[in-house]
Amino acid sequence: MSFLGKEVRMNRLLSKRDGRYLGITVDHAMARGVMRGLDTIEDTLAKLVAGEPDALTMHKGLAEKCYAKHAGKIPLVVKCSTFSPYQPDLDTVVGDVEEAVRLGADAVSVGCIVCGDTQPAQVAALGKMAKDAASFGMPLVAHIYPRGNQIAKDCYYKAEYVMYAARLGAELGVDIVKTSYTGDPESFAKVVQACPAKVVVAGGSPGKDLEHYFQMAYDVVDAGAIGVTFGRFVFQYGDPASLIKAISSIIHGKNSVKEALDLLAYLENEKK
Ligand SMILES: O=C(CO)COP(=O)(O)O
Ligand SMILES: N[C@@H](CC=O)C(=O)O
Repeated sequence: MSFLGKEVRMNRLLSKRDGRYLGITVDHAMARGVMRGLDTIEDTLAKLVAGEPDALTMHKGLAEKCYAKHAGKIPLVVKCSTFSPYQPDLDTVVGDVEEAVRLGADAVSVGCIVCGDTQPAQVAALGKMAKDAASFGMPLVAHIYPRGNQIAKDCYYKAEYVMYAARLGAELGVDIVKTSYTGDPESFAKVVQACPAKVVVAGGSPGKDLEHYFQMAYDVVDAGAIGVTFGRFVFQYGDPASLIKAISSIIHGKNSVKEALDLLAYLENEKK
């Protein structure tokens, strides 16, 4: 079997040629509700595209209805599963690789909540998606978090559980594992070391100051991850395009947190 297709798509996702990645997701509506920023999706997508992230993740219907005008500008990751506000520990498969191919996707992504009673079904679905993705030469991203009902909430960010979640993805053939940040680069370096797949982190709840997210971006790259996949705090920010450029300066430009904050202030000022 030729693996050229996967290499071509991976090169589009990692197009800056430094092996690093800044993804933005707008896959939250079915999982968490139609929150601010997603209720004005056309406008939000235009602003996100203007920031030139390495990829945008969304479900198939959104891609079909709202992404055509941006087609080919920013790589598309088609999210093929979702959890729901009513059952947040179960990601259900709602799309497949063939549909993603038809949409021109550069990767598919699947969620998988581990450490609970719903793990076996989700692991089986992820294993099947890995097989399908491989047969189409499609990179597979998995959003894997230890948030199941068999562990206490204070375990969700502990290195031991995050390591388990990340490793599970790698064992199943995932190319890019997206998981939770453990909170410090030393423990996260152990997660990365134990995971023979590329690793990125999610932003998590919005509402923290920008320095928190910038420091996270800086620290995870320092810990050996390839970057971040941020959602809510970016698309709910007043000027998402400038914010993406500032985060990109950390991921791709090796800027410090202070330099990135200064860049953001400069870019926002320019628009006044
Ligand atoms: O990738 C994500 C959701 O798919 C990350 O989103 P948040 O930054 O909102 O946690
Ligand atoms: N992928 C998201 C789903 C929606 O919120 C997440 O990981 O939380």
